[in-house]
Amino acid sequence: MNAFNIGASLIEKINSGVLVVDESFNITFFNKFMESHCLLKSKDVLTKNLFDVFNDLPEKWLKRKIQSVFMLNTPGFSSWEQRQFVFKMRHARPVTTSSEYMAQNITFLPILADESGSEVEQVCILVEDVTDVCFYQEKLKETLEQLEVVSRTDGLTQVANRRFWEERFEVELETANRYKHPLSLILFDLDKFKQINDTYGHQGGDLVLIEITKFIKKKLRQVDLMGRYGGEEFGIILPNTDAEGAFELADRIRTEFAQFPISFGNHKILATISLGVVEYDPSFDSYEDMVTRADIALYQSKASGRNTTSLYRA
Ligand SMILES: Nc1nc2c(ncn2[C@@H]2O[C@H](COP(=O)(O)OP(=O)(O)OP(=O)(O)O)[C@@H](O)[C@H]2O)c(=O)[nH]1
Repeated sequence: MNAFNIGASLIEKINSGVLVVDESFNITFFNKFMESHCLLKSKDVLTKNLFDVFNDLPEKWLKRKIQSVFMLNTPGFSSWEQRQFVFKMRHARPVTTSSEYMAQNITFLPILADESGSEVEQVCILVEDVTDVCFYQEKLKETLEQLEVVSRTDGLTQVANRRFWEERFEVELETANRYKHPLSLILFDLDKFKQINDTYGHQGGDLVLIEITKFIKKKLRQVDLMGRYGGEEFGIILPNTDAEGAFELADRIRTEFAQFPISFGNHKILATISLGVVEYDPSFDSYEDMVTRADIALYQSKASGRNTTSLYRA
C-alpha cells in the first residue's frame, strides 16, 4: 500500500468527520464518520451542493468561513463554545448534556491545486466530536455555581450566612448613602430559645430556626436580604424602606409568628421573637454602627418582656 492509499484509508476510519467542498460548495469528499452520523451515503451527496444536502446549516456564516480559507489560504477554526454544533448530528454518548446534538470543533483546511503553488482548490472541513468536553465543562460550571451558593448560605436555615450578609449590607449602605435612599435594618432573636432547646431537644430548636426563616422569607421583597447573624439572631436588610415601613413589617412578622404553631412530632411549638429596628442615618460610620443600634433596640424589646418590637431612636 503506498502512502496515498494509507492516508485515504485512515481518513475513512478516523473518529472525526471529513468533508471536502470545492469553490461552489459542492461536496467532493464525505467520509464514513459523516455517513454514519448524518445517515447519508457518500454516493448520494458527492457533487451535490453542501447547502442543499444540509438545509439547516448556518449558511451565511459558513459560507464566509469557507470563502476566507479559499481567499487567504490559511486554516480556519470554530469551537463548540462559539457555536455548539455546525452539522446537526445526534451524539451517541452515554451522557446527558443540555443538547441532544453532538458538540463540535470544526477546522477548515485549505487544499492546494498543486502543493508547490498557492491556489486553494478545495476546502476540507474537519468535524471533531467534543460532546464529552462540553459535558464535563457544563458539569464543572454547575458545580462551581453550587459551590458559590453554598459559600454564601447558612447550612441550617438556607438564608445568607453572616459573611455574605455583611458584604451585601455594606453595598446597600453605600448605595443608600450615595442616592439618598432610605435603608432599614431589623435584627431579631428567638425568645427563651434555650428553654425551647431544653424542652424539645436541639432538633426541636433547629426546626424552629428553619421554620421562622421560611415564615419570614415569604413576607419579604426580592431585594430584602435576611442573614443569620449569630446562633438564634438574624438580620434583615430592607433597601428603600424607612423606619415607619420597617417597624410595621417587623411588628407584623412578630404578631403573626407568635400565632404560628410549628409541628414537631406530636408537639406544636409556639415560639416568639423580639425585634429591634433602625433606619440608616448619614451620621452612622458603617453598617456595624447600624447593627449596634438595632441591637440596642432589640435589647429594649427583651427588657420590656420579649415578643416586642422596638424602634431605635437617637
Ligand atoms: N438548636 C439550636 N440552638 C442554638 C443554635 N445556635 C444557638 N443555639 C442556642 O440558643 C440558645 C440561646 O440562649 P440565650 O442566649 O440564653 O438566649 P435565650 O434563651 O433565647 O433567651 P433570650 O434571648 O433572653 O430570650 C443557646 O442555648 C444556644 O445553644 C442552633 O443552631 N440550633
